[in-house]
Amino acid sequence: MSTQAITVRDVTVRYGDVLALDRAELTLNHGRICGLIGMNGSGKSTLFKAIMGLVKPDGGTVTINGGTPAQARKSAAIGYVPQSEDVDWAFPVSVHDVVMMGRYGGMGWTRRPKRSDHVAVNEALERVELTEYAHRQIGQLSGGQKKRAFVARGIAQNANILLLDEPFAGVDKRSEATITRLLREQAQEGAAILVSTHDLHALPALADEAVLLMQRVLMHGDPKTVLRPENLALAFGLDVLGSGNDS
Ligand SMILES: Nc1ncnc2c1ncn2[C@@H]1O[C@H](COP(=O)(O)OP(=O)(O)OP(=O)(O)O)[C@@H](O)[C@H]1O
Repeated sequence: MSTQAITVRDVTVRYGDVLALDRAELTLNHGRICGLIGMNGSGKSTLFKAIMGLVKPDGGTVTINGGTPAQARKSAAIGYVPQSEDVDWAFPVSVHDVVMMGRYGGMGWTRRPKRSDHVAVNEALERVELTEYAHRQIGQLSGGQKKRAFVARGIAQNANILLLDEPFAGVDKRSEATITRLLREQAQEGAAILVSTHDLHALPALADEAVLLMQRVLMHGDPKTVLRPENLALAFGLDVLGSGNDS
């Protein structure tokens, strides 16, 4: 496996007249957690979708584990925890079913889970502390539990790249701590993890590096450097780490 997990080169994405990404550049290696920060509308979700191959760039290239995003999706190398708004929580599936979806890539067309699939799902549920909720409909979980269910899907999938779109939004401290610990463990096992967050205070404990996005990548480096007020001012235009004003 190459150490370079994600390479985004000169990627531009437009939705009609809206320029969502403007010649964005990003590289992320295996074993690293990168925090993605930027204002609402700065292009964070679009960057995830471009990396997943769910939106086609108008320019530039995305390379995942040395191949295309479609190849990475097909080989289940890449796991995606979407923003809560992008999920239909009324869908009649259990927490166990959602995590099992992470195993579908390896099942062939029959999609009949084997014993090893059930073992992997149960292990993943245990790691996110959701064993007792396994048979609940996915919509009947709290915000933090839903996020943990999707993290479990990525773990069950054995994805070596994880993309998480605001996993801490609407999440209590316990779920936040559980998710942070799990992500650190996954990175230690060699996963490359890109995580968008508005929780700037928690970033240094979570991430090895940080990216400041405003359509373009304004800065990419050590979280403490990226979080310096003068750098945040570039992306947010105000003192976002100032007292009581952190979003
Ligand atoms: N499907 C779409 N059609 C048209 N415009 C879109 C679409 N999706 C996103 N946009 C626009 O593209 C820009 C970037 O959106 P994106 O969702 O990537 O931002 P974001 O940084 O993830 O925002 P947030 O922090 O609010 O989730 C915004 O101006 C948004 O309104």
